[in-house]
Amino acid sequence: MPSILDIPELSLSGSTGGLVRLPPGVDAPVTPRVRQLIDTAEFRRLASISQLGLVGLIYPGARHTRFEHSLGVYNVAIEYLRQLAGDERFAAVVGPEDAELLLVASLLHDLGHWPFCHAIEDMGLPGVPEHEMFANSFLLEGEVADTLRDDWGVQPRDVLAMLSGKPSDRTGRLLRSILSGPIDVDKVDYLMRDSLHSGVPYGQNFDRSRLIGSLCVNEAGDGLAITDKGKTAAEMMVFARYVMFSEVYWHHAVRSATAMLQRAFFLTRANLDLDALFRTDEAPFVAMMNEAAGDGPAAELLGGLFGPSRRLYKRLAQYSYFEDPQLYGRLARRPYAWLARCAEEFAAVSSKALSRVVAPHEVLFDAPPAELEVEFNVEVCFPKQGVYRALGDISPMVRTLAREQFDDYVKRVRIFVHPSLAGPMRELRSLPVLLAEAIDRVG
Ligand SMILES: Nc1nc2c(ncn2[C@H]2C[C@H](O)[C@@H](COP(=O)(O)OP(=O)(O)OP(=O)(O)O)O2)c(=O)[nH]1
Repeated sequence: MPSILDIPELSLSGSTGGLVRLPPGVDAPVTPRVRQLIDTAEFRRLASISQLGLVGLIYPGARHTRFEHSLGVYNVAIEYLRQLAGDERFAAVVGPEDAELLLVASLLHDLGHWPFCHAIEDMGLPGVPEHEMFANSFLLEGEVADTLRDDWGVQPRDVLAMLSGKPSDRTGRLLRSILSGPIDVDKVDYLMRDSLHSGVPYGQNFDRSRLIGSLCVNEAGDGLAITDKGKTAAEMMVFARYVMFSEVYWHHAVRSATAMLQRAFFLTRANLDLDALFRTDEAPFVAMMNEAAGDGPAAELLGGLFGPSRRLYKRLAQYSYFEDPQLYGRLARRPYAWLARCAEEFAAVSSKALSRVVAPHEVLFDAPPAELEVEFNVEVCFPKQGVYRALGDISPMVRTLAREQFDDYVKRVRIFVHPSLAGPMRELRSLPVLLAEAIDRVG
């Protein structure tokens, strides 16, 4: 019977040729058909899109690209498959063709990403597609589609379905859980890689080989699970993600830069050709936004991010769920347009209080988006007892993070102001009153 271990990308690992070296010193196998895919214009585009976007303004080493990450995810997928090939229940339903589809999907999972994608997607504006859907245009036509059909014998639609669909069959759900779930191949790579390049230890502090060595199939046979020997590694991975959000992705200065970009996008969106913008890479993306901004207010915001001098807005106040649940509740998960109106009203009431002009774009409100990051639903198998338990049921740490909504703790509500306003506005005794007045005005 053909085994998934015989597919070229799995059998080739360990040989000396056809390898690409990835930080931190890992070799990923590059077979001729993998090379065909990664040399296409669609895939090369990812080499000019940074993985963490504006994070590079705060952590200077964080300049790695979606290209590097995609190869990293593909390599993790190989490690997962090699482990799972030894699991009888996995091998019974996942054949070599399914495994090849998974490899291709892991390599291409970020094809629809555009520069600063998370910041723009989080705004939830009408007309902005999800990047998984935007991948359609790159996957269904052009060089990638041809290579998939000709060199892999894979239908582009099947890759798309695996990346963005909700599979109805068991094998589809099992493969999908490897790509998207609490211990998916994407998270295993990005936590380590983002942490490595940012220069912080948090995302690297889980035992990746122990986790991979414990992978198995869940009780229903339609999802990834771990055996009890991987429990600690899985707990630490969940915790690593929490800390990476707190220290990197939602670091206050990263959020200042993100809020600046979001407002600039909001102000210029009517003048932007979104389809062209999202198809391009970072340098032309910024150029297109600059052009759309002209000499309007967005130009100042963009200048502080991408101009010769770095000029980030300053934090005036911040409110987490535990510090001020009431105010947090009023501002978190609200539509972006509503938040922008609040900021404009706050600029107006502050103008009066300070007796000086505070321009609407000089105040930014940043708040957690509607979509939650929670991903804890993984089963742990106890082979000796023959039982499966949810990780949250056997780990107080994971249970707490799930119950308390880690989004509420790592994603704060923040108010940023133009640097020239930070001093005078911090002196304002009536800040909470002004803030309440601004929110009440918007209703
Ligand atoms: N999920 C998420 N990732 C962020 C955020 N800010 C920066 N990132 C970085 C961390 C990773 O390098 C990368 C994860 O995004 P992807 O689009 O690759 O995956 P996805 O949205 O499925 O992330 P997830 O698995 O849900 O964490 O983006 C954010 O606000 N949310």
